[in-house]
Parts: sequence; structure tokens; C-alpha cells
Amino acid sequence: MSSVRVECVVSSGFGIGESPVWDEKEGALLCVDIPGRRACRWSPGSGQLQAVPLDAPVSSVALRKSGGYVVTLGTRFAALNWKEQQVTTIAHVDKDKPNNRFNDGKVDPAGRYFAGTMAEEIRPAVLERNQGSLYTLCPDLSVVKHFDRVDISNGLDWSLDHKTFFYIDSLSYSVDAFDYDIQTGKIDNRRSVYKLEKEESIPDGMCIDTEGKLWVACYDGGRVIRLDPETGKRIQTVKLPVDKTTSCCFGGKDYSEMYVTSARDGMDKEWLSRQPQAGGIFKITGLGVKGIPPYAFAG
Ligand SMILES: O=C(O)[C@H](O)[C@@H](O)[C@H](O)[C@H](O)CO
Ligand SMILES: [Zn+2]
Repeated sequence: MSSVRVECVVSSGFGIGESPVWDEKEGALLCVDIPGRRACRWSPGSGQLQAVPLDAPVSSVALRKSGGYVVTLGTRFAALNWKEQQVTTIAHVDKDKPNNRFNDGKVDPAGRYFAGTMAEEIRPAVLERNQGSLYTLCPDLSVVKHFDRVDISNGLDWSLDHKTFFYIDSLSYSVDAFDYDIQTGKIDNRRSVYKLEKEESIPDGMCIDTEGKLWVACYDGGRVIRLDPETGKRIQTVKLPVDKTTSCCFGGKDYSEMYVTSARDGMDKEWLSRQPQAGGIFKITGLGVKGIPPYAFAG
């Protein structure tokens, strides 16, 4: 096995860093700081971190085919014009749930933007249960609701043949799979493919690699784990120097590097002094496996 190296590349205190996405055109990493209400773009070349301040918790960001980005902002799907720092609301969900916000989101291989909601947390992983739902923003800008009664809607991705949708509701401590119909965007036949072990703690963000294996960031577990969704077995663990690892994506040259976001919210002084890099962004190299380019929203 190649030698795995973990490096902190951005140390500027994300409250909850989330939704890392490689923007190949810009040669930069997109991500968000949810409570910090900012969408960020980090350029490895210059080391520069740009941020666009937003008016609500921003929980995910995605590429958009027609230019710019799309984000989930509070309980809205919105377009983000980076240059003008301008946001335009596309659709509003959970209107009857003022305490809700969107959480993780990602675009499917056909250009649909999937994202789920949750109740606002009282503290990490403590919240009113069953308040969330999973939604899709379709390219025609209509919204489809797949199901409700979600606790913390989190990581999502699709199998390489587009026939399976993988999904995490964090408080189920499970990585689930659904049959996926790429023609219609419909999901069906939910089952668990992996249950987290105690020390892995809470499953959060997730991405797939070119071998069809899943990488899951473990919140409070200080690691990313690689899972084989066919066998339901964990095949690799990479530990990080912070406990609150939140999400992961591949990026960089040929998508051969992994980027991992983390959080510092919910940590006390003593905990933070032991993990000064909490809330930073990490780069993992030497994994010996690559990722696939992110899909762009087609609407
Ligand atoms: O990053 C997220 O997805 C949520 O917004 C966070 O709040 C944590 O994941 C959660 O606390 C752990 O379950
Ligand atoms: Zn998350």
C-alpha cells in the first residue's frame, strides 16, 4: 500500500466546514461554513481563501452548468453568482418548519440537485428528531420530496453505474443504499449497507471513488473510512488530527487527492487546545485511488 499523508491546508476555523467540491475550471476547492454563513473557495496554488458572506446558514454548494454555483441556504435552493456575490432564490422547502434548515447536498449524474433538511441543532447531534426530508431540485427548477422523518440528512452519492443512490441519515448510524432510476430520479428499496462501529461515531459526509467504494467522514470519529458497499465491509481507515471530521471529496490533479472538512463548533476550550486544527481543511495524499469529477446542476 502507498504511504498515506494527511496535511492541514486551511486552518482558518470553520464553525462547521462542509460540502467540499472540486471546481476543476477554477482549480479550487469549494466548501461552506454552515454557522459562519459563508461559501468559500480555496485555491491551492495561491493558498488564497475567498469567502462570500450569505444571509442564512449555507449547508452545501454545487457547480452549475450555466455558470456560477447553486447552494442550499436556510431552507432555500439558491443560485450563487460568485463574482457579483449575488444570491437568487430558486425554491423554498419546509415552509411549515421555521426551525429547519438544509444540510448536505450533491448533484446526481443527470444534473439534479439532491439535498435534505434537518431541525436546527441545540448542540451537535442534539435536535428535535424526525423533522427533516430529502428533496431534489430538478433541472426544470421544480422540487420533488422523496421522504420525510429524517433526523440529520447528510452524505450522499451515486454508484458508478448510476443504479444505486447512497444516503446517510446521521442518527441512524448507517450508510444506506436505494435503487436509483437515473431516467426519473426516483429512489426505491432502501437498505443498510454499513452500520458504524462505536468508535467511528456518527456518519456525516460521503463520496465515491473510481473503484466504486464509499468514503465516509466520521463526525466525532476523527477519521474517514472506506467501505465496500457490495460486501458491507470496511476496507480502510484514515485517521485525522481532529475529531469532528465532517465531509470528504476528491480533487486536485486527476482527482487523486482527498479533501476533508471539519468542525470546531461544540468543542470546549480544553478540547480545542488539544486539537488546534479543528475547523480546518485537510488534504490526504497517497491513497492510491482517485475520485470522479463532481456533476454540475443542469438547471
Ligand atoms: O455537518 C453536518 O452535516 C451537520 O450540519 C452537523 O451539525 C453535524 O453533522 C452533526 O452535528 C453530526 O451529526
Ligand atoms: Zn454533513
